[in-house]
Amino acid sequence: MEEYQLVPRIKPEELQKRLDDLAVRINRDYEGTSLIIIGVLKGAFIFLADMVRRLSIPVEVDFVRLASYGESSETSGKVKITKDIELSIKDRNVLIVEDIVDTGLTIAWYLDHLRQYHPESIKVCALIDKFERRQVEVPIDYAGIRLEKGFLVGYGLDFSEKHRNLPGIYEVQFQK
Ligand SMILES: O=P(O)(O)OC[C@H]1O[C@H](OP(=O)(O)OP(=O)(O)O)[C@H](O)[C@@H]1O
Ligand code: HPA
Ligand SMILES: [Mg+2]
Repeated sequence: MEEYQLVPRIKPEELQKRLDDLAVRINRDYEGTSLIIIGVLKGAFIFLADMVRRLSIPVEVDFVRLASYGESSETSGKVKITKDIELSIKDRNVLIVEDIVDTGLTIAWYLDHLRQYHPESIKVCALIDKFERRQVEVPIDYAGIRLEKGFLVGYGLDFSEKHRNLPGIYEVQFQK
């Protein structure tokens, strides 16, 4: 087993402030309409739960499970749906909620996949926009925090399924 340490990067209070700001923008942009929120499991479960409680517009919540990292800190490059959404998104405004956009491969693939169902609009909300490893250009309409690099865990994010339950964000530092 690889040895590593966790270095604090973003405190829980800071995360909550960023969520407040995102929610103000989302409530304003979708005023007078309704929204289907699709949370991307597993990583987005905490962010989504904290976000939807700040929204005053009518929302319906659904989940998709997309996986490409498995036990690694490098993407496999292949995205798989292992649990699909159950609501119809035809002619609806859709907001995809992600914990992190890193290479961009997951969200690019899923945006492309959803277009075949003819939603009225699709936007992306990501807690963390981490750009150093970006491989494809993707629109992130609502980004909580922009970071250059580092493999991050906590607040839903995992390394090999661990540390999702930490209330803040930490960086995994591998021992050399
Ligand atoms: O921009 P990318 O490089 O594609 O990486 C981002 C994706 O990777 C993580 O999912 P993961 O496959 O680890 O599944 P998980 O949410 O269950 O941890 C994360 O939750 C995003 O969905
Ligand atoms: N942490 C956890 N999961 C991830 C990351 C990360 O930095 N990037 C892509 N998936
Ligand atoms: Mg993961």
